[in-house]
Amino acid sequence: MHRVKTGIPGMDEILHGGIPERNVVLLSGGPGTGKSIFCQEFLFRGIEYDEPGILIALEEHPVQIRINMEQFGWDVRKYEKEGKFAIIDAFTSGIGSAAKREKYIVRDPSDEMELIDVMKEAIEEIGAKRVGIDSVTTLYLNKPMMARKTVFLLKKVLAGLGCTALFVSQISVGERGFGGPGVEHAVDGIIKLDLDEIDGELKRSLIVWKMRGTSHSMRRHPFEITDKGIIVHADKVLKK
Ligand SMILES: Nc1ncnc2c1ncn2[C@@H]1O[C@H](COP(=O)(O)OP(=O)(O)OP(=O)(O)O)[C@@H](O)[C@H]1O
Repeated sequence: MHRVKTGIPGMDEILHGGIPERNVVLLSGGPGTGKSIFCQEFLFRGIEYDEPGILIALEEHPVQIRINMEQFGWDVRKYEKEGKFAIIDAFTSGIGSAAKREKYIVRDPSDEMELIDVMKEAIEEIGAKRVGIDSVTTLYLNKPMMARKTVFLLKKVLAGLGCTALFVSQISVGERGFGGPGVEHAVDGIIKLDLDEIDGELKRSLIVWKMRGTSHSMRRHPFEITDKGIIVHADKVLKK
């Protein structure tokens, strides 16, 4: 079985080599836990492994995403020009002068077929192997009953195109679970990011809750966000 290396220091050790190819993984966590940065790093490291990637931006302006990524030394503009990375703008609805410069635009993200058509076009054009959706929660915010159907549909399309994907799932502080039963059972893997106040300090940790097709660490590992990206301490355990 082929594995897709996240390339995030420490993370592939926890995953016993990487994410099994074509898995759709829910990246779940509360506000500020590092989901967007994790997703962006997964895609950027992919480019370095010659595995082009696509980020579907539903929560933030693509211009802001490029600026945020640059903070960590991930200059994606160059790779966008070379056709190794693409951002699908599902945020602006094409409104504003900056949005007019975006190559891939989804005007109505609640229209699943429009989203899938643009996604397919971008994947085929750049030969994408990795896809990040930030966030998948936005797609069914106003229609929670549709969550499972939406996730299954996306999973079917992405697996069919040979992609391995991270679906960012937003949950509230203290909320149990990872984004709802429909979604949790539909995905192939779940990585949960946490932020806990311990002795007056916020500590980051993550745990791989499920990953079809592989064994993995069952421990809660501390991680840091540095100016070069995420570092997961595979040799340490955080006890809560
Ligand atoms: N350059 C940096 N160095 C260290 N930490 C950073 C840096 N930039 C951002 N952070 C940390 O990352 C956090 C934001 O991470 P991210 O945007 O990935 O969170 P998120 O889980 O996607 O949150 P939300 O769901 O609220 O959008 C910030 O709150 C900050 O603590």
